[in-house]
Amino acid sequence: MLPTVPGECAINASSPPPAVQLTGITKRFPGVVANHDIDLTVDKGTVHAIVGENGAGKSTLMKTLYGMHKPEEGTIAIDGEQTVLGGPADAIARGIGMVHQHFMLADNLTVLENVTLGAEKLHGIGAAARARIKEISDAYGLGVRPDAMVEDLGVAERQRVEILKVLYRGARTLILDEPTAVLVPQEVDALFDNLRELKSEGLTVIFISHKLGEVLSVADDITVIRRGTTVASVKPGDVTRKQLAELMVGSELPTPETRESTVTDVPMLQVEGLTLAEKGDNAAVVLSEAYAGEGQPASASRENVPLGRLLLNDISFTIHKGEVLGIAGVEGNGQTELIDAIIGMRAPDAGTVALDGKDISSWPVRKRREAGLGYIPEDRHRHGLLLDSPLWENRILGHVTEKPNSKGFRLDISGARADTERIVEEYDVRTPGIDVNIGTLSGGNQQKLIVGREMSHHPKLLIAAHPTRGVDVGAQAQIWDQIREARREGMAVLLISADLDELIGLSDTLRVIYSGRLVADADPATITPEELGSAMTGAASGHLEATDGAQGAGEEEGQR
Ligand SMILES: Nc1ncnc2c1ncn2[C@@H]1O[C@H](COP(=O)(O)OP(=O)(O)OP(=O)(O)O)[C@@H](O)[C@H]1O
Repeated sequence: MLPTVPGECAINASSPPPAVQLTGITKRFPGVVANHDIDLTVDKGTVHAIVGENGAGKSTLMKTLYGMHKPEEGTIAIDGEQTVLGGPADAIARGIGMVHQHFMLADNLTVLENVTLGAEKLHGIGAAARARIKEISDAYGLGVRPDAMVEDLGVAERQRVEILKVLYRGARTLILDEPTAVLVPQEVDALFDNLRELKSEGLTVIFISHKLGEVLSVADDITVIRRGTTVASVKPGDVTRKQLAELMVGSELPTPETRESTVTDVPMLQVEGLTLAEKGDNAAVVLSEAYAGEGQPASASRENVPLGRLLLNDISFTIHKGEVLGIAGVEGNGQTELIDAIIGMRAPDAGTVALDGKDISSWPVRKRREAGLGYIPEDRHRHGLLLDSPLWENRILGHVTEKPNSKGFRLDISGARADTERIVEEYDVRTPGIDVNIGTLSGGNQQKLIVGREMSHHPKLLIAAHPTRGVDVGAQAQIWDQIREARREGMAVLLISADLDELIGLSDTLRVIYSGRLVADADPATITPEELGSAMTGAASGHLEATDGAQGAGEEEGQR
């Protein structure tokens, strides 16, 4: 039984009680007051956006509502009843569901198995469960297929499974943490249709987002949190995007600089014929078949590769000094493999990589890094950070042998610490200090440290994968400025991003990757996010030129 104190909420008898009412919530962590006296009222049947800078306290507040944190002060009322949540199970029992930013589905299970896992008591795992899944899917237009394997699903469909999973458990209020961060514009529109559908059925959605344009288009109400406290509750019709951004940061934002070309004709990165086949028991067969005939990777196509598939198919491009080359693509179309091959984490089956005129194809990762390769990884938790280590140790990560982290053959701890302080200051990393574990920082602040670290080494080539994912608008503008500044000084950048505004805004040259191939070139000065989004899903677009030899590639099925 959940402890409740009925009647303690001020409720107007004629209108339904709010779906959620948080009053005076305070939550402290060592050295940080993450939430300070926060009030939040979310009306039933509405879409409510929570916005705020990195580290403002948004996730902490949502985790409190989901029972993951116990607030030191304040009260929680759900559907008009005050309650104390002992954990997520209590929240679920009260009709609160949360879809986390990092999906939590088991790849090797079907949708039905994923949805019923841990909820077998509701409708079993057979026909009744399948019927219920279908019923929910149809009711909200989710288009979820119960028998599909999760590993075969694209990002957007996985997200719909996560939403369905939460609804299956009886959620009437859904919390979505940055739901659009990984979606292309068309998928965002589809998600918003789903949210409107939920709303029309009387459900409530609370979502955290840094994408203010989207917030303004879909939310009924917006709550702005700054430095741990609520600073404004606004209606989308009453504010512009700029005003909303300024409410978040508490000051005026700089106007973005106009496009200016710094591209030289000096090649910095030259990638030639990179080809990589999916590895597995049949890899040898795959490769021998793929290269049969002319012996050129370019001759390989999915038609003559019966087993496995080419994750990278004859990729060639050059990035010049002072150039940002953006690669657009739906996640899972070869971007990760391309980065891995350039940085040296995965050996390609064919092709070469040259940096500043030197063939580095056979070099290990460390040598490539020392030669001037900077890397902002797509999965910061797996590749970019040691979450249980302090900030200053994370400053050293990947750059052990370089200044200011080393002196001769020895680690220079005071040099690394001093430089960490500098990065914290320069990149506005919100932290109680450089000795706290980086895992305790908010996601955006972790990202700022990575960007600061990589930029400090003045890379010749920066591989930037989603460099501002999870970063607020103010910090995003700052990171873009830093990248532009370094580019002006000759840095080359390989930019991979799911944020199409970022790709279009930062890139000098844009190419589209699909099914492991570069299939189209786009002009960032004229292309729209919608056109780019279509090209990424394999559809042709008038503003795109097919990359030589890539015609027809768009007809293949996307890999995702
Ligand atoms: N488990 C924790 N231990 C210590 N400090 C924490 C913990 N979780 C959050 N914090 C701190 O609380 C503050 C608020 O973090 P929170 O993750 O809620 O911010 P956020 O608004 O969601 O940021 P972002 O937009 O970057 O995700 C930050 O200063 C963060 O470092």
